[in-house]
Amino acid sequence: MTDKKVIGICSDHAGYELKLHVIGLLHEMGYETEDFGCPSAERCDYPDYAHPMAQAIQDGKLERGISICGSGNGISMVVNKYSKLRAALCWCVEIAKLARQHNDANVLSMPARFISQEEADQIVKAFFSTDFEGGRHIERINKIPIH
Ligand SMILES: O=C(CO)[C@H](O)[C@H](O)[C@H](O)COP(=O)(O)O
Repeated sequence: MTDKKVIGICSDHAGYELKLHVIGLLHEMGYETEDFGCPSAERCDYPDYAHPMAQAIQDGKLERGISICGSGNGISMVVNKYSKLRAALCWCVEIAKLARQHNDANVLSMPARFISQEEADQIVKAFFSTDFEGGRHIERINKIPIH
């Protein structure tokens, strides 16, 4: 059973500080968080933390997540290995809205080394307040997984 109010979150060392900031924002927004690591800013490997978060979403234990690394790419690559997950790399509000409206993204990925905390705040708020448009986009996202 999923709890829509609990957001999974993971990062590597490059995303660690932004992750802590985003956790604070999510709590202010009324969400609970499950932090899958990393546990400090010590250099680490993003797959070690992205896989457990992605598996929890794949298994239906959580509905949505956030993944953060330096560029946002490596950690997105891990998450997008899971058939039920659609991670979108978002660096501005418009892309975050489109990731929800057109792609029904269930994981927000952010590039910690390329956006400010203020930009991340706006991206997170946009992502979690924008609905999927459905319609023509449903068939497209259903064609994404390899069966
Ligand atoms: O995987 C990445 C690139 O897609 C992430 O940006 C990592 O955070 C980055 O590679 C970490 O780099 P570092 O030199 O080991 O700090």
